[in-house]
Amino acid sequence: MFERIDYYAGDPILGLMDKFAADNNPDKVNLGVGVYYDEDGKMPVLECVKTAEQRIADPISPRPYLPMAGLPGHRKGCQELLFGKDAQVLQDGLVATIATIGGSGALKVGAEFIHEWFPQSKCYVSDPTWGNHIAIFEGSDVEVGKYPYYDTATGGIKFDEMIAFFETLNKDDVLLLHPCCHNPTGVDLTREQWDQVLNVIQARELIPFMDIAYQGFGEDMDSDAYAIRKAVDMGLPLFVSNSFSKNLSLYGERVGGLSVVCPTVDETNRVFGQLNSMVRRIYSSPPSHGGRVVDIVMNDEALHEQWVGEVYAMRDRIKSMRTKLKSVLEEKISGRNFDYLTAQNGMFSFTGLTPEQVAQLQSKYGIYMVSNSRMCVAGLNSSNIDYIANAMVDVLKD
Ligand SMILES: Cc1[nH+]cc(COP(=O)(O)O)c(/C=N/[C@@H](CC(=O)O)C(=O)O)c1O
Repeated sequence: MFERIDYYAGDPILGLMDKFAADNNPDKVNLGVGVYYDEDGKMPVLECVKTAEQRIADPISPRPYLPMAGLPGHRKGCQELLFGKDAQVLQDGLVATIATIGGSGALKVGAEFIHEWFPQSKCYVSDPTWGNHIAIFEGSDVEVGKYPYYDTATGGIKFDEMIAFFETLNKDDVLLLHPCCHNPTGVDLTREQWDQVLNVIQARELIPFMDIAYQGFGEDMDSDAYAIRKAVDMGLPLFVSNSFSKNLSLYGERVGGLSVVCPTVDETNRVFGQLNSMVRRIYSSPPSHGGRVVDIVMNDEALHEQWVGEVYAMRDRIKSMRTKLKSVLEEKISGRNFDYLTAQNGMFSFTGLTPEQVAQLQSKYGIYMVSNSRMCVAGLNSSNIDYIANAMVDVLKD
């Protein structure tokens, strides 16, 4: 009956977690999946989340179905984080926002929406991008292409090639963009470059779909949303998927959002209705526990302020690990450039190691990176950084 079903090859990122768990090397380090670990190598429970959890736990309350779009406070929290608390576009009622099952759920509902209402549109992703971008859109029968992005020769961006490529695209083609903290490269566009990209999008009437999963880990909450807010200022139609997995350290609670910025209130209502309809037929409604944590943290002024401080502390620790690894490697290998470590932004660094070198790190040292050479810098700490640097020196010397 099921003998014709293909075997699943496994996910290049999540599959590392199982391998890592099974590895008996006492010195093993997980630099694979994009999660934040603290200085003690532990995944934190944020203080603001602990307070929210206590409020949810006492008094304990029933768990009814949520609305298809999720809790209003969760949706409001997404909108104010992405567009700014007093954004005119919010006051004008021009943003359709639903709470989703993580950023992945937002991307899935967005891909379904594009497939159903823009059937001629292709979706173009950066080369390289987060692998699941391609899988999610292709899984919704949206044809996926790639736009030039990362320049392996310079460690920068093939910006002119990228713009020239955008200029060949058709009206309503979708561009899947990383507003900050590019995954997997960590290489971000400057504000001037974003302005040029958005001008081309406007001129070619393309659809920007911005996936922001690391807001706060780049510069700050507002700067990281520059591209989003500039698109709104330009009056562009815009899709934004956001994730609270990393910046609330709520990975397993599956909390995110999908927002669609529309030209008129009538169009916003139409889009919001269809998003609800899509949720109903995919997973019916989002989980309540994570949604309640988001609602409490995002809408309690004191907790929100505490949260921002906790995200910036995570950001700063990652930045300090970038600086430290760079200096340790520069000491050990003269003449090799490690500037990329501090030039890149957010949780990831594209180390440029070959797949063979990545495999050697794993087999010889129990150090897990993604095979495309992405390293999750958040896995570094003062007690493992020398071990990792020495291992990198070893595999780089061949
Ligand atoms: C760019 C991006 N977008 C969306 C997501 C999904 O987030 P979530 O809210 O958990 O559904 C992730 C997760 N990335 C990390 C984990 C994963 O691969 O699922 C990663 O790149 O390691 C992203 O890196």
